[in-house]
Amino acid sequence: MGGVCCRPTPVDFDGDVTLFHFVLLRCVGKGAFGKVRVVQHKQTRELYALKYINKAKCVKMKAVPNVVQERRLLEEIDHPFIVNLRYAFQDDENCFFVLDLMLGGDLRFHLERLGSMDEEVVRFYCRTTVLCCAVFTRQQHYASVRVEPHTFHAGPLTCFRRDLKPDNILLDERGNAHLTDFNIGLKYTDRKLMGVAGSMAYMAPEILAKRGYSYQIDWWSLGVCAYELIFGRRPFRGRTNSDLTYSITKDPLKWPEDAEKKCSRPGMQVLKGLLDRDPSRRFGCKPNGEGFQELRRHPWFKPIDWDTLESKELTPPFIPDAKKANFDASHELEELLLEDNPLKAKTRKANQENFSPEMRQMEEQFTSYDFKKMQRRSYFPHNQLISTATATSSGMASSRPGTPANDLRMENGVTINSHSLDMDLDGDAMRTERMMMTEKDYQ
Ligand SMILES: Nc1ncnc2c1ncn2[C@@H]1O[C@H](COP(=O)(O)OP(=O)(O)OP(=O)(O)O)[C@@H](O)[C@H]1O
Repeated sequence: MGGVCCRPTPVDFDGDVTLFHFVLLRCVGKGAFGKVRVVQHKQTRELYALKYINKAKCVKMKAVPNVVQERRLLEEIDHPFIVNLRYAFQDDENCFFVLDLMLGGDLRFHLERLGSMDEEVVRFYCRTTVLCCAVFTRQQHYASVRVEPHTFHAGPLTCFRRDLKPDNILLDERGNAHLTDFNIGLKYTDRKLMGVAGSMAYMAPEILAKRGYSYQIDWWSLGVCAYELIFGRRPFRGRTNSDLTYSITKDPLKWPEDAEKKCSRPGMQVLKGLLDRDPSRRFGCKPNGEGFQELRRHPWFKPIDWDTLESKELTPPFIPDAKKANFDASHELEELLLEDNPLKAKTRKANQENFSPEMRQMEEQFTSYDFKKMQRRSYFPHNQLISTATATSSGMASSRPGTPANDLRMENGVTINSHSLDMDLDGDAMRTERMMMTEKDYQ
């Protein structure tokens, strides 16, 4: 009798993907929306990162459209430098994203430990990010994206991110950088957007000026990230939100005293070009792929074979320490000591009536995805897939955990991590504009 209760529940791997398909391992990250932990697929033995979001909390934070949007964008995108979606599903409590596992840690984690990074290392991450931004923005059509069997789109644009920051750039175990966190990412439209979203320190001046903005904001954020990684401090700072807004919109770009020791002249030229307040003049932003070509030709970026970069054949200049866990151990401790409702696979209740409209929306729109069984699809009419990769894996599996997002430590003041929506979830010309201000105090 005693043995019966301990017999593991048989798992139906032919049915829809559920949490029962995975062994839950350690907690490696935490963001505004959810927690991230390492999981292992019980059948394939592959390791992944599981990002899970509590549905009730999500409704309370008015974040249902963000989560649905993130899920849809992630299904659409499949790129060597993105943390790609492999499975999506939900149970009664949580929505789940199963993603490529990044074992090398995020750039915030490394920046906090190193203080700053060599220009050469930052240049490598910038190249990867430039390549991604070019693929996401209108220039994607012109980018030399040929890595098979990844999925790319024939449409003029997939999306832009709005939240490019070191916390959202993750390294794999070899040191290749990948972008993650699309919960305020947007599909591209020709109209200008107004919603204030993202982490304030990385926000382009046109967002804060509230006069409308477009994809050029990501190139500004890249400039802030690169500056911060090279010099160990951000170009624009402020003790309060209004000081920071003033600094971003008005302060002249200043260089640290030792700037020339840390960064070459061409490097400073690129930073200055990315941090141009005029989006039409900003480096990388010229339309029809011209901006991307301009960047590629710039002496700082030039001496590189971009195709080799794309196919990950270049040796990254910084290789994360494989002997150490590249994440903040406090996430695991917090989970063990403070979590009163630890994550557990549970069978869904049959009765799904009496849902609130938001819960119903999540139920209906956060649909299951299984990269082994389904073709990626676009939820946005103007994007057409030109090739599909149903069973691609970027081969990230490994037996070590990845890295959490560490709290951003600003030397002065407060920043915002706010989320707003400019999206069209059902393909109508609907525009939802909601803003959530999740203030975090940084020490
Ligand atoms: N695929 C992954 N592999 C390893 N670690 C990951 C992975 N995805 C996320 N993490 C870790 O978890 C942290 C939080 O993830 P993510 O940024 O996606 O969550 P979020 O709730 O959307 O965060 P945010 O507060 O930025 O909106 C990341 O900064 C990273 O350190």
